Amino acid sequence: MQWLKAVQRDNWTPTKYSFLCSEHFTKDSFSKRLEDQHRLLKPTAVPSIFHLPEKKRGAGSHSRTRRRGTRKASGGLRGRSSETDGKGAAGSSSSENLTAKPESCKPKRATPKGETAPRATHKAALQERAQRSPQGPPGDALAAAASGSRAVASTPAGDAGRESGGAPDGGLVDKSGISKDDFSPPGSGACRFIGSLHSYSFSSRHTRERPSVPREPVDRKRLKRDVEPGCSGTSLRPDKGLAQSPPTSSLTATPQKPSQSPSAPPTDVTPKPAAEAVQSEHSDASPMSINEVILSASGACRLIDSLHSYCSSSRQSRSQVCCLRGQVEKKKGELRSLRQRVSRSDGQVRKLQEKLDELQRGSAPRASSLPAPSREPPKMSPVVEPLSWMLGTWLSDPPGAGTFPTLQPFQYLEEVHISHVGQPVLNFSFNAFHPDTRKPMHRECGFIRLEPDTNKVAFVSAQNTGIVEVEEGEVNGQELCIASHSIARISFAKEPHVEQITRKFRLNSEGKLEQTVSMATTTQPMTQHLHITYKKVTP
Ligand code: HEM
Repeated sequence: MQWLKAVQRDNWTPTKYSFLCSEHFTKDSFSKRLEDQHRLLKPTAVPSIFHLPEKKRGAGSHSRTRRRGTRKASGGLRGRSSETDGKGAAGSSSSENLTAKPESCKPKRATPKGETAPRATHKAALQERAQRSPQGPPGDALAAAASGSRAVASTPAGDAGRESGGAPDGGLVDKSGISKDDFSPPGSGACRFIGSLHSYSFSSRHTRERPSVPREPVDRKRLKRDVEPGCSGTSLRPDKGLAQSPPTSSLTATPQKPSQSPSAPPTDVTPKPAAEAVQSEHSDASPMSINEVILSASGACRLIDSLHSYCSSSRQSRSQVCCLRGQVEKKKGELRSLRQRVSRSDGQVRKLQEKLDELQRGSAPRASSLPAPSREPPKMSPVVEPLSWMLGTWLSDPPGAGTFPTLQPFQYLEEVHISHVGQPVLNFSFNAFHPDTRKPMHRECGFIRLEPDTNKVAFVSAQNTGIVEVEEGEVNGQELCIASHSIARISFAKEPHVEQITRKFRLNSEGKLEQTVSMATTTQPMTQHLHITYKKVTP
């Protein structure tokens, strides 16, 4: 409704094929499509420019006031008034009033290129037709656009120069009225190339339209002949289409009621006279109506625009790749500096290790002060001879069994070392491990002494649980039975505390060492806690 108000045409109802020239809109009515900077009309835009600059309007153009005025005036007068200005056909008739508008705005879709001299004579014919059709029906915008293209076609040679002149915004406009800016989104060469496809698209359309041009004078002559005063519009062209068009609308481009399905827009919407004018010129060269031109133009434009989108998206992909490359380079740099730091740290660690080794060497007793290593094992003291059956390294076989009233039965592995260094004492260590995880469990180590010339044995042990204990007993043959003599523990030893311990070692008939441990705790009486059999692995 705002558009209708702005256009101020009497009795004009736009159809879905109606167009309004972009130059009726202020610059801020347009936005640029993000992907390819293609110019788009904002949905809220309302046309506001109708008094075009004097330069564009020119004497052969029109203002709205004039158009409205001329519409009210008789067709003949209008035709003559354009004659008097001597500048061209635009504005010389009601149809040209309509067509002059897009012309002055440099229509971008349907203006053929390169039409010069023939226009003047063709214009004359049109003027005559206009005079013969004084009752120009309300102009349709499409009619305006379509007949606009014809109006440009009928523009005198002098107008051609004006057409190829500067666009209102200073941009280059070719003869077809296409501003370079219209299809040249800023960007890559690819965009420029795709933009040139638009030009190609248009010029090829015009080329299709142009075969008629050389013939135009002939047609024009025929037109002129046909439009002798007194001839009706129907006599202008004997063909069916023209015969159906009202005589008064021969130049006013009355939109025809669709007679076919909307899928056949050329016949539906083509302003008959304009279309027929084209067709008459194309009778033997693939006739193409203005609407066909426009529709094929929009199809081609859409295709080319889709190329722009592709181009734009590939540009985006390229820029993303560039961005990612930059990030990769940055990360590589970070990695390099981290590697340098690691290697510096490695160097420092090495230096510290060397320093530590040096210090340890300095604090350790001199090798020369140790007794010379003997190739022979130390001679066993006869004092410990009664316990010699215990010497060796033993491994649990099978795993030991743990029990206690307060505990779930459990298994364990154990390694036992019992040795001497020539002293009248045996050294021992018991190291238990979890049978599955092999994690260290109970550990104890100590000494076993024999009272010389007796079978009395003292067993001294320190355990990882914080207990130290002395057990004493007797060795009889290959069996040693001992019981706790004293038990001490750390102040924070876990409860319940063990209060009594008894052990029995024996070498069984299979040559295996067996150990059985029983204990009494603060909560439980003397009960067996462990039983295990070891197999000797070293002598
Ligand atoms: C003579 C040596 C040992 C003494 C005096 C001793 C003493 C104890 C005591 C007092 C308890 C606590 C019982 C309770 O909570 O009521 C205990 C628990 C236990 N002992 Fe022994 N134990 C000895 C050797 C071993 C050995 C060689 C193993 C082998 C792995 C072992 C495995 C365990 C286990 C698994 C428990 C239960 C969990 C725990 O309380 O840590 N013990 N032992």
